[in-house]
Amino acid sequence: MPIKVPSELPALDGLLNENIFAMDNERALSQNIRPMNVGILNLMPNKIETELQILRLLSNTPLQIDIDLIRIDDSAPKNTPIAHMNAFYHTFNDIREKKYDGLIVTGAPLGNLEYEDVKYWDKMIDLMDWAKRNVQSTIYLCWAANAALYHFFGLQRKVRAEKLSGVFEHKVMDEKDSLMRGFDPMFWAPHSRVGDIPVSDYEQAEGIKILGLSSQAGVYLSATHDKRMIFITGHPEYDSQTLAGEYSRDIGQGLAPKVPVNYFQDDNPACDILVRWKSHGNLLFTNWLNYCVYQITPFDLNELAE
Ligand SMILES: CC(C)(COP(=O)(O)OP(=O)(O)OC[C@H]1O[C@@H](n2cnc3c(N)ncnc32)[C@H](O)[C@@H]1OP(=O)(O)O)[C@@H](O)C(=O)NCCC(=O)NCCSC(=O)CCC(=O)O
Ligand SMILES: N[C@@H](CCO)C(=O)O
Repeated sequence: MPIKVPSELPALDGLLNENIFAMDNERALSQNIRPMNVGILNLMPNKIETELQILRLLSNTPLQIDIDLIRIDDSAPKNTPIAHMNAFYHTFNDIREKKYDGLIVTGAPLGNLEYEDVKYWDKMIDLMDWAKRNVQSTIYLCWAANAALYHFFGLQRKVRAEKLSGVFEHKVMDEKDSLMRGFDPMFWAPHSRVGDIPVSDYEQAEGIKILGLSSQAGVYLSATHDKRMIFITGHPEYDSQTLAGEYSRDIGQGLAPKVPVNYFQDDNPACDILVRWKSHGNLLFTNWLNYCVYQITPFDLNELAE
């Protein structure tokens, strides 16, 4: 939450100079506060597990957040009971007349497919264009990040020869950016993808700022300058065991996956898991909620800038 200090307090200039959000009494008294409306479009096969992972990260602030779980259409998923979907999810068509303070679009295991071969690609385009007009800030995760960067900026994803799976160290590229508030200069985050956009393509794209970069995994975190779109190519929401589960699944499918990098102690699947990404994963979502959603969104969402 922003700290409220007297306008005359000398520290206020210091905080504002560091782009740390503070407010004086006048602003504080004029603030209207309401629950945030956040949608989660869940494209993951393990939907129920993903719900918990993302809700955990959204619950870590004093803000009241009204959540809508969203499905791209009303087709029956292969890996989640339809009863669960009917009980807890809205279809995109159900909610397209609404506006949201925040939206999270999850990853999907579709990196081996051409976008046009994804059965709901047309609906994804429709949803991304809708979000640009009707959501204050959208986080696109993993496959969705590559899809949005392709749709809005024409960045072509390349399919890696081998799946990038593991936990990688990243450098903060702008320590004064609000999304990076409180981050260590270097931080860890999981990746699990075959799709890859070269760093040079991000650098040449107009309107995208790289915020988290790994020498091994490439760009992890980038955003539009207005923070209306946040692109996270990794999985800060992953539980300790998620990469291990995917590794076992892919072995079971005969895909002969490599051992996730920097994940098991000594890179030995028989050893303990080195969990060192959760603090920054929580911080990233808390910063997003605070600085990209709560501090920016209009009290009346109908006044949202399109
Ligand atoms: C081609 C598929 C989608 C194979 O899918 P299968 O149906 O055989 O497996 P599954 O686990 O049952 O399906 C996983 C989910 O993908 C959905 N799915 C399958 N084919 C789809 C299509 N054409 N369009 C849209 N969704 C599709 C299924 O409905 C299911 O989601 P519902 O349960 O909701 O119905 C991909 O999972 C794959 O190549 N798997 C091999 C292992 C792997 O490489 N996986 C991930 C790579 S990493 C990755 O792709 C991350 C993103 C990225 O790299 O950009
Ligand atoms: N990488 C995940 C899918 C979402 O990124 C998987 O292997 O299932």
